[in-house]
Amino acid sequence: MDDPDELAPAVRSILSAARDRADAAAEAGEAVSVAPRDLEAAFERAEADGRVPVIAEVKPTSPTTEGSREDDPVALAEGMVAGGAVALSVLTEPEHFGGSVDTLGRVREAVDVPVLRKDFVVDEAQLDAVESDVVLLIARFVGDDLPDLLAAARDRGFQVLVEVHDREELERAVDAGATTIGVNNRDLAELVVDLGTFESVAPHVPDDATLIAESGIGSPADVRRMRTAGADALLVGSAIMDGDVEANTRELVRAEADGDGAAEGDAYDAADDEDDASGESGTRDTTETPT
Ligand SMILES: O=P(O)(O)OC[C@@H](O)[C@@H](O)c1c[nH]c2ccccc12
Repeated sequence: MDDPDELAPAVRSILSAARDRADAAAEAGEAVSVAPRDLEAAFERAEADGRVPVIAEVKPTSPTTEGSREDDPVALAEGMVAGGAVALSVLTEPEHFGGSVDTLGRVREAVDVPVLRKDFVVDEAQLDAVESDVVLLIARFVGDDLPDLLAAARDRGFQVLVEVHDREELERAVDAGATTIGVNNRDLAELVVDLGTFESVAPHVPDDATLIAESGIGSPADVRRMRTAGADALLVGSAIMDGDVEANTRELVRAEADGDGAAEGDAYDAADDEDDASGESGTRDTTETPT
């Protein structure tokens, strides 16, 4: 891992808490075995019916958020799905993000879209804390353990999202065999957001990888900007958690719909797209350039 002194103090504290939880988890034992809901297929279904693939994040609070949202996370999750979210991300980090593995379990039971576990996994034992469809591994924090953790996660059945925020981390992720790659626009050293991060890293991501733009996406214009830069999907937390989660999700999901604004009456109806999973794997298409 990089020199920890370069990280924001909040991030250092998050990592040390994660290591303590890893020690506790190691004592608990038992590897999980998951039958995951297919993330790729979910993206394809969204594309097929004209939705931007938005992964909406249940994030009660964070080191960069003021206050915290106390509503029932399951109700929030259901609102996100009703708004057209292709998948959900649920924070399970308890001390800095207000998350819990129990919340993730309840959310995953309540919805039928893929659910990403958002945490700071630095040790294999942490993978067994709860079942999810996708787990996050942050290249910067796992360092040389990335290939082993990726294999350990896949052995348990998880799909894996590997998060990077520069080219060096991207190279490590690709070398380790990552096929779903997230570029985080938030710099973990300073916690500032710059959508230019995604734009500078995306061109170097292999075409056959699935590419997700993470953090700092706040408007339909931001969505279009990230899609133009090559994002197959977007991960959005704060902008959705702030206010009416269903309406916020719908606005971003419809960012590429004709005429954008989207009339009230023809709002996206989540009940319409239960079927038609196509088996093909998606490729990044940077040729579509919505304005
Ligand atoms: O709230 P935002 O800016 O939309 O960001 C969501 C998500 O990308 C962010 O929460 C995140 C990205 N990588 C992480 C790693 C751990 C915890 C949180 C994150």
